[in-house]
Amino acid sequence: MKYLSVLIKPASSLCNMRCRYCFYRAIAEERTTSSYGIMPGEVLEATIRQVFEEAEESCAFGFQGGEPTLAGLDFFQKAIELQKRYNKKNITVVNYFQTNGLEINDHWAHFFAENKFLLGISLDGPSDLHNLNRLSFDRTGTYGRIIKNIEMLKKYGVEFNLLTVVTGYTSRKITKIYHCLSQISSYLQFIPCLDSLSKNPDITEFSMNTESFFRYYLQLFDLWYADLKKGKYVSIRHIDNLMGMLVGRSPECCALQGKCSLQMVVESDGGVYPCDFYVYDKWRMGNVSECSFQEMASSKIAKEFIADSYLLPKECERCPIYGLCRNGCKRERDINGKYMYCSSFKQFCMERWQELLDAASLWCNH
Ligand SMILES: C[S@@+](CC[C@H](N)C(=O)[O-])C[C@H]1O[C@@H](n2cnc3c(N)ncnc32)[C@H](O)[C@@H]1O
Ligand code: SF4
Ligand code: SF4
Repeated sequence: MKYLSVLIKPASSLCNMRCRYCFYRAIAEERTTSSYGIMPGEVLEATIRQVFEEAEESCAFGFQGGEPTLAGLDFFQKAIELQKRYNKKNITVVNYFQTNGLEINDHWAHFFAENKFLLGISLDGPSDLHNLNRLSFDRTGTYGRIIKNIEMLKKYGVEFNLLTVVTGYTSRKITKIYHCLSQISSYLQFIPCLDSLSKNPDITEFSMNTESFFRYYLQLFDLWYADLKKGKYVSIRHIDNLMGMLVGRSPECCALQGKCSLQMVVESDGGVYPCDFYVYDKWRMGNVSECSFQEMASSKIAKEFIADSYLLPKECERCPIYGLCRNGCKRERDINGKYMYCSSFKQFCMERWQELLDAASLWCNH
């Protein structure tokens, strides 16, 4: 294949934080093995070797978790060494790294800058809102340490964006969140908080309802558009995708493709799964030490996973804004297979249709 992207879990579900809404902790608790521990060197090597055997033009390595920094800096130095060793065709390589930012120090920042890693840092807004849910192991807030570490990344010139989970409660504070985050970075990503698929009572009460989603979406768009009109462009991943679709471009975000793609999530024992939201025993497609990514992509499990996402409710077939919504991400669909924020998104489009069109033409020329 021309391009291959993998999402590696170097420390499995292990983490140095206890975020109250964490979906990966909820998933891990449902598996026969909740944590596979730190990824052994042989598994890392098998993964990297295979990626370079199969990718013809470019490849991407994502590192995520749990918390990837728990694997230690040596692990990532080794990863870079292996990438250099196995990149015989001299193809383009991108490394991205999603972290809670708690353990970043000079050594990490220097490494990220030197190896041109793109970082995602999780930050849920100003300290009072961030500290509601993003807690350390002793249940205290983590905002202060993370802001200090973001300064460190800036000092070393590391490229980063901010990932922000929006809960029912924080959706009512979106103006405050947007102003805080857009002063720290111009690259933002907002993620509506997902409820756990399991019935773990600790992690089920954080998602937005349809009314709060509508308000959040409308306000965020208004804030973003007001800045754009003033000549200040803030990249918000979902809005960028929306703007692109309005001017006829394909979305890069998998939730907007109308069907699932395979993310090739590699757990630390080498087990491979189709998507970060579905790292369950049921969806294990194979192991990097035994099969190629190509074989796993054509497996019965992979086909079943993708086929599920094609099922389209009747209402979507006739929907005038299907092209902008595509029934959302499979993980955000209700028991009838429909996007759970359908009515909110429709209402948003109705109330802001002209602004959306105007914004798209301005966005194109920014
Ligand atoms: C599972 S974490 C793993 C990487 C790292 N530990 C971190 O927190 O950035 C990846 C992203 O998922 C987000 N996340 C966690 N639980 C979530 C949930 N229930 N719904 C939506 N996003 C969630 C986190 O805030 C983080 O931005
Ligand atoms: S830091 Fe990341 S992996 Fe750890 S609990 Fe929070 S969201 Fe989950
Ligand atoms: S807005 Fe509703 S009906 Fe229209 S495509 Fe999205 S989920 Fe389907």
